Amino acid sequence: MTSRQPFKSNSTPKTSIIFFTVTISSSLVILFAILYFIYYLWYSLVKRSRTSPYDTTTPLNKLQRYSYKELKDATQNFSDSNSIGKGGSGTVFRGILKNGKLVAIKILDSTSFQFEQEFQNELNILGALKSCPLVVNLLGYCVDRDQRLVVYEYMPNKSLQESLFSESNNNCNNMSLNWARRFDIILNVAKALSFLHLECDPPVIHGDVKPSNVLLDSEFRAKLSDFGLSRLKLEGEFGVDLFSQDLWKSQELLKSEELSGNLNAFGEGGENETPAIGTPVESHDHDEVDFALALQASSSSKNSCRSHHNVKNLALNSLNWRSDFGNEIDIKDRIVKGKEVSTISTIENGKGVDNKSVNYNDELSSISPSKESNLNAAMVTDDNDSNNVGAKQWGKDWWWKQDGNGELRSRDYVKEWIGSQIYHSTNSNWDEENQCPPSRISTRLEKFEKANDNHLQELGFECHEGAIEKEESKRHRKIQEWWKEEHLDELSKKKNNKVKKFQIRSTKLFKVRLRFKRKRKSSHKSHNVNDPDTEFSFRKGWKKKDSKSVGSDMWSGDLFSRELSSTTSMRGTLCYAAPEYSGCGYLMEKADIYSFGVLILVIVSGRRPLHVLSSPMKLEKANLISWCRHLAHTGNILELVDERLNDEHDKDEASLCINLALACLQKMPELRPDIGEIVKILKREMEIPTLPFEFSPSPPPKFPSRSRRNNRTM
Ligand SMILES: Nc1ncnc2c1ncn2[C@@H]1O[C@H](COP(=O)(O)OP(=O)(O)OP(=O)(O)O)[C@@H](O)[C@H]1O
Repeated sequence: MTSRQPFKSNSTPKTSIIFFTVTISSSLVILFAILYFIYYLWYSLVKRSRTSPYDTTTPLNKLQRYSYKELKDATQNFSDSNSIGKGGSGTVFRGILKNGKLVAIKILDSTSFQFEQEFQNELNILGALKSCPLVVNLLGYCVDRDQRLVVYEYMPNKSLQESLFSESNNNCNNMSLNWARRFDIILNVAKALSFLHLECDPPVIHGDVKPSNVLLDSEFRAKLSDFGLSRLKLEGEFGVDLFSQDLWKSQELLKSEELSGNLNAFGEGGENETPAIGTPVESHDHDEVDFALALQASSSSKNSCRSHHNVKNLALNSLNWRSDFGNEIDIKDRIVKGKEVSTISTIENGKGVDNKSVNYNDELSSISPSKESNLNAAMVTDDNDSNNVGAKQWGKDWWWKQDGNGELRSRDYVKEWIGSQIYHSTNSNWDEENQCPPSRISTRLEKFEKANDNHLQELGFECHEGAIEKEESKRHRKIQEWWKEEHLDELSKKKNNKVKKFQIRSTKLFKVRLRFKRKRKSSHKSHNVNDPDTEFSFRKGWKKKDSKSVGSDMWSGDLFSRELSSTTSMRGTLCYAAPEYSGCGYLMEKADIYSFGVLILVIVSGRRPLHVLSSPMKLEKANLISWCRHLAHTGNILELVDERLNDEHDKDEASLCINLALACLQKMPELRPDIGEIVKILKREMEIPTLPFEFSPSPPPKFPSRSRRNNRTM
């Protein structure tokens, strides 16, 4: 007993000391953990908000930040007389800066829910490129509360869209774009894309190649503009968009990995401290990845032997325009993956498509429904969401959100729109119809639904049968629901005055159509600049278009083709977007190549990709791509050349361009030539690849002809 007593008395204080120590230290650990967690949350939030390109941490040190007042003064308070164009993302004004420099100032439309992203994208990507004579020069930007402005070099001849489709240029005698200029534009756009795909590291994919994004200088030399939908292709990132990652995470990662010491606060003269600009890095000849197999989207840049230049941290490093355009970029020949596949036996919807059938089969019809099945409904975002787009929407489904309802496909958009437009053009009571209130839109769509497929068949849009047909009609219903939600329900959630505004706008649209029809009848040339026009964009709903812009020119052709040609939708523009890139597809270099193919046809023909005129005789020519394929099949591609050129074109060059366009427009991305090859083909340094059987003017007979067989038997 006595021997146990001291033991007990000694062990109790020890235990309690241990107990105390453990309790205190564990509570300290917990406390620190909580503090750390709070700090981490705070830090990451602050970090996030700091990562906008216009913030001081951003290394866009070559760009100037302008004050709103400065730009306001430069444009005489953004006066109508200085307005030079309006696109889907904003209005562009001509301005003269204090130093006398003529500039183009774009005010991004802050009502668009992705305007912040487009702004940041433009700055991060275009701002990172250094003085390429074929890419429009970004001079600076302005951030003023919710206003975002971008300042570019001024291009006196505006856009190719203007030159091709403006009324003044529709006159044969006043054709600013003769053949030589057109060919140069094609070559220059090819070189610009070559710079982006092959000279930049990581490669830049433009994502929205179309005439309104090709600007023309005083001598009609082309420069590529509008990088709002562009993206960088990070190393090892085949098929995964930059935007599928968190852009800012990528930025931070790169920052911490290799550039931490080099980032300088914006405006602190960090230019000298940034890593060597345009430092060539090793080529990646041996790093080949079979993108063709992986994604059916070949990676021209991966496989090419190119001289890389670092574009570190997305925007940090700049790219030197290394190549003298006289001597051109040194791009070694390379084997295009999948080239050995000589015919397009594309599998569409699980069914092989007959190679021989050269029908009016538009690329838009080849969109795989499975690709879109995962889309989330997110089109209808309320204002609060849209205000918070900043960091949130850099997430992986940001692009998808643009696409709207998961059930929507580009083809659906087009079908609905074509149906409605054709209905208008064939309806004798058209004018009366136009005056119906917006609430009747969906009813009218239902009426058009039946007519759609017939019209689409004529236009070259495939109409699937059986189950697909049913699915289609379901989609149509969903489209209508979306339409209602997008334009009525969403708005009804908002304040009453917004609803009123919407109604006014809708009424205006119908008035516009009415005016438009009258305008066409009377061939009225002048228009009131101050009279705002309204048109419908699938992406943005109702949008106001400046009548002075030909990108949005109400009077330069028929409303329908203008809408489709100028509607930026999904990750690109309808009719210019590659089929594999249908809303949630992967944006690879070959998507740009496809758009470039459409662009070539538009330049050569002087037509929009979808151009429906009132005359039914011309319906077969409505779909430019299908018409071109048809002409290729019948061996008469030169019929496509713009009549306004009065036969004053180089026939060899024209047929080279058209054949090249057909090669670029192949459905399978890996069959399309890469941009290096395209430049060589245009410069006649390389033969154009053999076109698939279906484009061949005189397809070889599959079986010996009867006469031959007879000869043999004789
Ligand atoms: N740097 C510039 N110099 C002269 N005109 C310009 C310049 N940038 C744009 N424009 C004019 O403004 C118009 C609208 O350009 P913007 O890039 O906003 O729209 P878009 O490309 O037609 O449409 P979206 O943004 O939907 O692709 C162009 O068609 C062009 O006429």
